[in-house]
Parts: sequence; C-alpha cells; structure tokens
Amino acid sequence: MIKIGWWLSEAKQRKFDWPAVLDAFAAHKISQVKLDAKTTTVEEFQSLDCILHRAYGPDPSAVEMREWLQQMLAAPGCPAIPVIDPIEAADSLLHRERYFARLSEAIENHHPGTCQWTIPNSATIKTAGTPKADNVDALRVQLASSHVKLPVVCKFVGLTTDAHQMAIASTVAGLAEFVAEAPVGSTIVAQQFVNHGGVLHKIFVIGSAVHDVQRKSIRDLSDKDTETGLVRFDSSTISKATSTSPLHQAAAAAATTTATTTARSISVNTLQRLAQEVGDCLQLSLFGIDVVIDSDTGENVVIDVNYFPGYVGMPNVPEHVVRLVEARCRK
Ligand SMILES: Nc1ncnc2c1ncn2[C@@H]1O[C@H](COP(=O)(O)OP(=O)(O)OP(=O)(O)O)[C@@H](O)[C@H]1O
Ligand SMILES: O=P(O)(O)O[C@H]1[C@H](OP(=O)(O)O)[C@@H](OP(=O)(O)O)[C@@H](O)[C@@H](O)[C@@H]1OP(=O)(O)O
Ligand SMILES: [Mg+2]
Repeated sequence: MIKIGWWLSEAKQRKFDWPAVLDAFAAHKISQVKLDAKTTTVEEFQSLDCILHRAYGPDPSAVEMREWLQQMLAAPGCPAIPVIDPIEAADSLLHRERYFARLSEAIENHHPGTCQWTIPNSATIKTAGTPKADNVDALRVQLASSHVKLPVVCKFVGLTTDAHQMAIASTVAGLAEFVAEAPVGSTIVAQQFVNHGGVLHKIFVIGSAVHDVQRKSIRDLSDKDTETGLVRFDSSTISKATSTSPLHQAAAAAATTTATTTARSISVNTLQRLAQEVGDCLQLSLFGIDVVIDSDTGENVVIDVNYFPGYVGMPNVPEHVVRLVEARCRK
C-alpha cells in the first residue's frame, strides 16, 4: 500500500476541497498522513513513498514547513522520497525573472519555428531609492536594450506580501514613478503588455492532466489609455473566478465569473505540449500557466506560472491527484 505525507495550509485545504482528495486517496487504497513539524517522527517520515505539499510563499506556516521538509529530506539515511513538487522547483516561481529566463532558453532550444508558445520581452529592475527624475534616462536605455516596448506591466519579484500590487506603465516617466515609490532593494519585472482581447487562459496542470479555463483579463489598451503614465492595480482583482475591475472590457465587467467575449481557443494538442514543455523546463507537475493570445500575432504568450493554484473550474481534480501520486510512487 502506498503511503503519502502531505501538507497544505488550512486556507488552501478549504479552497481546494482537500477532503475530496483525501476521499479519493482512501478509495484507491492510498494511506495518507498530514505532516507536522512537531509530531511527525523521523521513522514515520522516512517510511513515506511520496510527499505532496504546498509549502510555498510567505505564509509563516508554509515557511516553517518548507524549512522542516528540507531538513528531514537532507538528514543522513533519509531515502530518496519523491516530492511533488521539489521545494526548489516550487520556490523558483517566486523569482519571475529567473523562471522566465529558463522559459526563454526552452523556447530557444526548439527548432526554429516549432515552438507553439512564447513569452513577453521584459526588463528586470532593481530599486535603489533613486528619485523618479533621475531614473528616467537609465530606464529608457534599459527598456531599449531589453527590446521592451511600452506599455509594460510592473510586477514584483520574490517573497513579498506586495506581490499582487502591480501597475501598467505607459510611459517611461510612469515606470520611473513605480520604481521610485517601490521599497528600496526590491526587484521589479517590467513585462511588455500584450493586447489579448481581455481573455486570460488559465491552464491548469496536474501531472499529465491539462485543463484550460477562460477568465476575465485586462482589456486591450488604446492610445487614450496610454496617455495616463501609471495605472496601479491589485492583480487579485483581475483574473480570479469572481473578479470585477474597471480594467476589464465593459461587457466582461458586467459578467460575474468568466470572460464573455467569443474568445479564441487553444487546441488540445497545443495545451498538452505547452504543459509538458513548461513542466519539464521548471521541473513541476502541479502548476498553472497563465496564457494570453496576442491580438496582433495570434501567438500564445505565457505571462505567469503559479505553483499549486486553486484549480477552480478543472473537473475531476481528486482523480488527477491520485493518478499523479501513483505515477510518482512507481518510479
Ligand atoms: N504581459 C501582460 N500582458 C497583458 N496582460 C497582463 C500581462 N501580465 C499580466 N497581465 C494581466 O494582469 C493579471 C495579473 O498578472 P499576473 O498573473 O502576472 O499576476 P499574479 O499576481 O502573479 O497573479 P496570480 O498569482 O493570481 O496568477 C493577469 O491575469 C492579466 O490579466
Ligand atoms: O485560491 P485561489 O484560487 O485564489 O488560488 C490562487 C493562489 O492563491 P492562494 O495562495 O490563496 O492559494 C495564488 O497563489 P499565490 O501565488 O498568490 O500564493 C496563485 O497560485 C493563483 O494563480 C491562484 O489562482 P488561480 O490561478 O487558481 O485562479
Ligand atoms: Mg496570474
């Protein structure tokens, strides 16, 4: 009988309908134990066939569990227990500039013209407390050398509680303002904005299972929008299942859950290749890929990758988790 150890924060267990996953484990005769840094013994830990976790992000309980897991896995005599997903692989998603650099390499490694997805050009900016007026020229040069065109979406990098505070900068002065007002020592990715008809594809992946859910997104920007140098927004108000925002298209803003336009779809074959290639590149099997379809070029553009997302709208999640665990334990 397979025995797995798992850890998710209490909040994630509720959002993810974790009890349904535990029922599916029981139905497939997989025994399970919730890992606990205070009570799980070394013997019990080392007897596990697999570990499944979301010990990820700034939540203090997740930080404590991540440190404990790393210690337990590195302890002398600990067997090679499969971890879904490896802690360093999950953590890499906190550093947008690093994982986008790896995605860029994966794209370059394709034979020319064969990759069915791309990423936006971006520039990585470190804040040093320089006043806005002194930043403008250096930022203009940096955008040009990274081939980034305005407008850009400004996104923080790393383990910060401000990770969802973003902005659209349409002018170098707007970007300079965002950079000048960010905490000193932060890292910001200025990612080229892609017009995409206001529809986001949330591509949810659990091992080999892939599902595309369409959500509302930021509407296409016109010249009128881009007259304003800097528009701040909280990313958690844009593309959650229940989001409503003035940045949505008028028709979509009125709808409660999904995108309302007749959106372009992504073929099943492309979805599977994308999930496989991103998963192989980042060594992940429980993740979500946020994709927009460029209105001008029709390209599938990856704008964000999330570890162990909510999977809201993906059918049969418990069965997919069971299949993933069984596949890993057999290795
Ligand atoms: N390069 C881009 N071009 C166009 N729209 C973008 C771009 N980047 C982000 N967006 C819009 O902003 C939203 C939030 O961006 P992003 O997914 O990077 O934020 P996040 O905080 O990492 O989100 P989450 O963790 O909830 O997935 C996206 O859902 C999309 O609507
Ligand atoms: O619970 P939710 O459905 O909102 O899950 C979101 C999850 O929030 P959580 O941390 O509360 O689990 C986010 O994690 P952080 O990086 O912000 O930590 C991120 O993964 C989003 O992409 C998920 O949204 P989805 O992609 O599934 O729409
Ligand atoms: Mg996202």
